[in-house]
Amino acid sequence: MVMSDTIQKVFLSTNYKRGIQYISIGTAIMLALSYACYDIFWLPPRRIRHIPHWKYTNFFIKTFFRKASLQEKIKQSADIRDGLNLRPDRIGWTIHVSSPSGVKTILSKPDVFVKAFNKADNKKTIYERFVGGNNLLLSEGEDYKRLKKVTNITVNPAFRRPVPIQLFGRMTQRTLQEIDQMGGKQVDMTDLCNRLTLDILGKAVFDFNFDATGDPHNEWTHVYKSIMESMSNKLFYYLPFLDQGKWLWLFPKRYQAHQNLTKFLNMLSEMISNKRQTIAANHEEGTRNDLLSLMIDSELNEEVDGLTDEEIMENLCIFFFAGHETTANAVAFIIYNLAKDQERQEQARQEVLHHLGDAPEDILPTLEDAMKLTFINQIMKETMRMYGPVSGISPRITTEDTFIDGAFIPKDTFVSVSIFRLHHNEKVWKSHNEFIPERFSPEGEFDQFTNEGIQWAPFGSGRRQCIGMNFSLFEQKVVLAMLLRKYTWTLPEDSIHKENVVTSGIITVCPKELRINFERRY
Ligand code: HEM
Repeated sequence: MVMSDTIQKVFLSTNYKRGIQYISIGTAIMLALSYACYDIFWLPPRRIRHIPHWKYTNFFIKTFFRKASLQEKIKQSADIRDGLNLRPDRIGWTIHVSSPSGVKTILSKPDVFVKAFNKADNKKTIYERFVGGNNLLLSEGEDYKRLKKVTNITVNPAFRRPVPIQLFGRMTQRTLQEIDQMGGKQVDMTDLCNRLTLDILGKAVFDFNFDATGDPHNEWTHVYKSIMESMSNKLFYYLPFLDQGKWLWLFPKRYQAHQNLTKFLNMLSEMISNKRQTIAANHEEGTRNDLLSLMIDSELNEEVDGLTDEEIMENLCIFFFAGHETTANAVAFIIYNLAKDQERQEQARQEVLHHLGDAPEDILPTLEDAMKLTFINQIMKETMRMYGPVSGISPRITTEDTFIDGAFIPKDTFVSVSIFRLHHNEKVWKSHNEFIPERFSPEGEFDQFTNEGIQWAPFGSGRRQCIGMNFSLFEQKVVLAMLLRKYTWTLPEDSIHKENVVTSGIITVCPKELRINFERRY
């Protein structure tokens, strides 16, 4: 009996010890696994962890749950050291650069910092289906060279000088009529500018009248609007796996947006083949000015390989994506700035009246008129500094080990320029939160900068600079000149933007529902 008790005790204590051992080993494995998960999923890869970085949790909480105003975001940006900041992004951990020297390094070395978007990988989400093709914005290498050659022939006449200034004027006139029809009160200028630039682009890109200004609820405007809205949905932007076939049944609205995109792409495809037929039937060359006709015409040019229908479509899409909301948002932000700064609004008006006269009728500015509007030019530049309609350039990937501002950046790292933070970098811009157009006057603050860095880049810079820059600048000028001649405007008393501008959007940023009160001058 005594003997068996002793054996039992020994046995129990051995089991107990073993149990403790198992628990300890299990706990150690759990801890190691948790740490590995934390290390892999929560922190940036070790090879770039020396760059100041956000924590994944912080990023997601700030992105999805906290509605920071633009001014708060600017404050957050002040925390970022050295102009380099690493954060999780749609394509993975990405270094966002906002120092003039760092920005110059990236934009002046397009062979080291190449476009990172992998077009072949994923053509299932709305974003990739619409803009992920072999297009001018995202392609690289030989593909890009070929596209650039074609667009040098087509875009130059369609989008550079001479820009279709009469078209800008005619379309703006319809917007003025709509403001009048609404009685000028509480006019949603975010929406109106969006519709105006859509109509302009529709005509310039493929000679199509969306009629978004005359009939905002028509089918094509509705379809296009739903695509654009779906592109700025944060959930699907940051978690693209949800935006694909097997998950879509969970999101009926998203499913509908996919259907609308299919409809839009079919319409483009039909338009391309119709245009081909018309061009073949008419034979006359040089009389067509829309981008689509010029792209088809370029096939006759022996110096370039013509584009396939698919390539033409992918590039038409990118012209819409890059050229529509960007200009609309730029104009909306200018209207906001001038509503808040009545003195400069009047100064701008006097400049327009000086060059276009004060007759009580709409005057469509000519190219020569537009070029004389120097103060308005400063207002446009300053507004694009404060509220760049594009928050950053499309991501690049490094093709070799390199350095930005002395920090080591290994090969295969994603890098982008944060245009927004560059333009609010306190080390560069005095009183960066204030609207001071005179910064861009001759010998103003901007003129004093050295060319050791790039301080202002709403359109990017270098080899991949925006191809529609001139088009957009003249479009903005015409719209503003015509608005200034016809109206004075203010923010309504109950405006949500009274203190600070409230914005929305991810890639392109706009003032949210900017309501304006207009007073007619004639
Ligand atoms: C205020 C208006 C606009 C802004 C702020 C803007 C901004 C930009 C920026 C920052 C880039 C460079 C992207 C990068 O480096 O990754 C870019 C490129 C581009 N933009 Fe714009 N853009 C505007 C208007 C337009 C318009 C009106 C069009 C055409 C209709 C257009 C077409 C393009 C294209 C095709 C590219 C790619 C150029 C290339 O890589 O060779 N943009 N734009």
